[in-house]
Amino acid sequence: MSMIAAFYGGKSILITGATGFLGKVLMEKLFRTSPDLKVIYILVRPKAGQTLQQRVFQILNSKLFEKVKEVCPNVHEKIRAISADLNQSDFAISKEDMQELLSYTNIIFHCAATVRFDDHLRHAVQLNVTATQQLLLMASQMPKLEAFIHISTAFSNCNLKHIDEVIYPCPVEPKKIIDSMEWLDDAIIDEITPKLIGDRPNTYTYTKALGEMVVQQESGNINIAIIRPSIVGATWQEPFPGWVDNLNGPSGLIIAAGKGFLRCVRATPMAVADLIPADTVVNLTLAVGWYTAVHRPKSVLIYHCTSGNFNPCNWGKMALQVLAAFEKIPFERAFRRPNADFTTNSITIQYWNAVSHRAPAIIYDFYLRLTGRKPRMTKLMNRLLRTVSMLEYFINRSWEWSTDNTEMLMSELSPEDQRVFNFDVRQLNWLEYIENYVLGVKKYLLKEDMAGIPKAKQHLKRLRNIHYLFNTALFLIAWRLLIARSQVARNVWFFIVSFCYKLLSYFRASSTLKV
Ligand SMILES: CCCCCCCCCCCCCCCC(=O)SCCNC(=O)CCNC(=O)[C@H](O)C(C)(C)COP(=O)(O)OP(=O)(O)OC[C@H]1O[C@@H](n2cnc3c(N)ncnc32)[C@H](O)[C@@H]1OP(=O)(O)O
Ligand SMILES: NC(=O)C1=CN([C@@H]2O[C@H](COP(=O)(O)OP(=O)(O)OC[C@H]3O[C@@H](n4cnc5c(N)ncnc54)[C@H](OP(=O)(O)O)[C@@H]3O)[C@@H](O)[C@H]2O)C=CC1
Repeated sequence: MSMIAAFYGGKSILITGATGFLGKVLMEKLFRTSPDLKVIYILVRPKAGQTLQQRVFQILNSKLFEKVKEVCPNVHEKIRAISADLNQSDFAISKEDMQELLSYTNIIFHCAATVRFDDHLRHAVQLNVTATQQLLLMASQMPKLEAFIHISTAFSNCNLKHIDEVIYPCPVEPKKIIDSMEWLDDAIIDEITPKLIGDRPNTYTYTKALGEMVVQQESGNINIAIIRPSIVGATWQEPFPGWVDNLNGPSGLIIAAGKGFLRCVRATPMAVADLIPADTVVNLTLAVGWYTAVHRPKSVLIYHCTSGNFNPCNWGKMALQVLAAFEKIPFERAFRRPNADFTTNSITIQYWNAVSHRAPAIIYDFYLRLTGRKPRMTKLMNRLLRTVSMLEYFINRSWEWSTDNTEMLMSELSPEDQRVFNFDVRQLNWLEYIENYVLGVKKYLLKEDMAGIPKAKQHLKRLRNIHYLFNTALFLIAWRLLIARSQVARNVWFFIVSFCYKLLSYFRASSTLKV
């Protein structure tokens, strides 16, 4: 019997960010392994014209929750959606709901965050710092609380090369930042943002670091732990391989490459691609929840959830594996044939951006205009290149994360828990994982039918022929122009032609002799 699964039985669990990528996988695993848990409270805001109930209904009826319905048929009764907006004071939670949360919550998993790299500092602080502070305040009023698990990121200290399982202080105190966001206007915030974030690449990593400081400072008597995942990717094994439902991290770029829009990236092939499957993060999170509540460590323990030091894979190798997967599982209606050239040279990347990205987009838009349709490819390409430029920081560096706490926890688990809540990425086969990732992107993000694979392969063959034809024509035109202008080129050309002619005559003569 799994001790961790048993621990969550009968518990009231509060999850923030349950509608997000990681939150959904967390909720699924909890219901599947501990169907006798009492209730999961989720803080949800109405969004995109959907009510709370509609959002929950959609999640529970998704493919991700198919297995849950088998083991926990009354899952609808065990999930309690509470209307909340983490941008508002007291999260805009009603008095009754707040009372219920304060009275019954046993465990908190704080996953909600803004993960946008370009978010305005005010908004990023509100969600990643102030909301964390408010949640801790709520937690301190919960008599039955056993553990508070905060999800941060392994990149909160990406300005360092070697990162230990400790909280590194930021130069300006989070409280001062929170206060200043209340009275500074947007223009001034824009001006001071680069100074505040310093050598971090964006407001996301900076505010996640501030969030960690808040956790440490406001922990009081609460049993707290922090999980720092690296780049969270599709699921590895559970509830099934390859599940993914948003474009963050590599998923968007896999689509862009598979559809032939993105063919070259400024990336360091030897840099470590520190991807970590979503189900691995969730397994570690649940194990940490159990450990923190049962063993009550004296200080806030930090757990790095990374793959680099256990089972490293670099971006060069990963790109090859992604390309190999596209051969087997091509995406439909590709714009060009998939390709993934990595270069660190600025001039080369500018050349490829012009030749391989912008020029085809302009030509395609010209074609759309000619056929009376609205041009859209140049706009899409500009957005894609902007996105890529924001991710570049993470694909051109390697980090070392120490993992003592994570390894200690692994050794504390029973063999059964190590199996049910497996977070040992040494067992991960990257080739298999990437293939399932590409399959998952095709199925769950692009919603493409597997029956369309032969047609997609045919389309790629056609694109390959067009590519060869186009290149041959281009070569002949260039050569013709060169011959017209250069005596040397002419001489080379005549030499090649006469050589070929002589070779042909020789073979003809020798075959006549044999007869
Ligand atoms: C061969 C392949 C090798 C693979 C090689 C992979 C390397 C990949 C390394 C990642 C490294 C991360 C390491 C940090 C790990 C964390 O700790 S953070 C968690 C992850 N967070 C993120 O990834 C957030 C990144 N995204 C953003 O910040 C914002 O989307 C951006 C990039 C600033 C774009 O903002 P925006 O221009 O306002 O656009 P937004 O409204 O978000 O989306 C615009 C369009 O782009 C699309 N889009 C959004 N994100 C993406 C994306 N990542 N890709 C493509 N399209 C996207 C949207 O669907 C949308 O399309 P339409 O709906 O308009 O058709
Ligand atoms: N994805 C990754 O690569 C990594 C993620 N992490 C961390 O993991 C955690 C989860 O990330 P992930 O699941 O990928 O992110 P998502 O963007 O998928 O999910 C974010 C969640 O936060 C919720 N949220 C955002 N703003 C509010 C608000 N004002 N009020 C209420 N809820 C809100 C969202 O709700 P809604 O659905 O309404 O928008 C959503 O449920 C984050 O803390 C992130 O920093 C760490 C490392 C890498």
